[in-house]
Amino acid sequence: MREAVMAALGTVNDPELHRDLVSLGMIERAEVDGAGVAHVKVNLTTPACPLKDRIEGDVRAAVQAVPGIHGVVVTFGAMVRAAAQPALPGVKHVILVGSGKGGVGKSSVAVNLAASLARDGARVGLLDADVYGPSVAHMMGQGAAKVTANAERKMQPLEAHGLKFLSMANLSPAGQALVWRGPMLHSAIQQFIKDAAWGELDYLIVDLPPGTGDVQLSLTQTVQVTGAVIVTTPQDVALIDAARAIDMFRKASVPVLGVIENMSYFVAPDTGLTYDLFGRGGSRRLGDQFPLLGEVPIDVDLRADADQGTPGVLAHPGSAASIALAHAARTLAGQISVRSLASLPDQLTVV
Ligand SMILES: Nc1ncnc2c1ncn2[C@@H]1O[C@H](COP(=O)(O)OP(=O)(O)OP(=O)(O)O)[C@@H](O)[C@H]1O
Repeated sequence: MREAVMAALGTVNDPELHRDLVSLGMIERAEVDGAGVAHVKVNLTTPACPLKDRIEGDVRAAVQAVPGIHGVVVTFGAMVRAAAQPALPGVKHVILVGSGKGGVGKSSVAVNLAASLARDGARVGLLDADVYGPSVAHMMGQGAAKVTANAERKMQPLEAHGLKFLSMANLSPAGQALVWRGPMLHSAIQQFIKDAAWGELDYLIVDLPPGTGDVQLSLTQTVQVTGAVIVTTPQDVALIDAARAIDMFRKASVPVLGVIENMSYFVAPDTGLTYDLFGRGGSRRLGDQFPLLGEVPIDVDLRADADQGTPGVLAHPGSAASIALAHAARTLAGQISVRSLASLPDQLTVV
């Protein structure tokens, strides 16, 4: 009977990876109990899988059709697959969040992507590499916290809202500007990445400074990066700079995993009318080779939550902005799974 269930599972494709769950090694367990109930455990390629419900439905339908099966119990686990060359020991994927222009909401997006992935069950780190304007610590509600070293003299990332993070703001006295030049910046970034006790992470999200400068270059030379996400607002001036950032990543051989359009539109809370203040959908003009991961509206709560130190996706999960950000995080995780699979052999051993 187990063989028949496995054969049925072999007909179910992961909708994103376009291969069957058995050859992908995603079936951790398939057993049939005395009452004819099949118990199937599917190990997703990311806890933030955007297609979990669909996979569950397909598994249920396929196994239910096996003669002698009277019920199906589907459970899920997740095992994020590392890139062909993992970024760091213990860190499976480094994802850069960049923008061409300042002030487009890059840090807000980075914080909320990280929090959303962590809420879905992934192990997430967030590195504030925006050394000139570090805002991550404040947005995480830890602006006054200080980073300490562990017994091995490695920087111990801070923890809040289910994720680990490090920010220059937690190293330098509050309110002091950092006047660092290229080589110092390079070594600071190296330390943040390599001399910090990140532990085991599925995703390390890096909030870059805006633009196309030393820090971006330094990072792409320091670690094997899985890809970058570009944050832009829809108006022309932002898009021109976003295109420049995309070109920089292309030259550094960093794949662009998608674009997030922030401040896409505004829905007036009193009338419900939608205003496209900056020209919604403009980021589609960046080209269709980059998936549009989401359109995030202007949302007063998202700003207020950031000021109060809680990611909006956690404080107001039902708002349109939070839903768009959570969807973007899952689509991004899906993109990463697809890329990791492309570097795996055709057949995987079934566990
Ligand atoms: N969708 C949004 N709705 C409302 N406010 C937003 C939204 N996105 C960002 N903000 C607010 O806009 C301001 C700038 O955002 P943020 O600091 O994330 O931008 P940034 O691109 O990282 O800036 P910088 O380039 O200076 O680092 C913040 O006050 C933030 O709370």
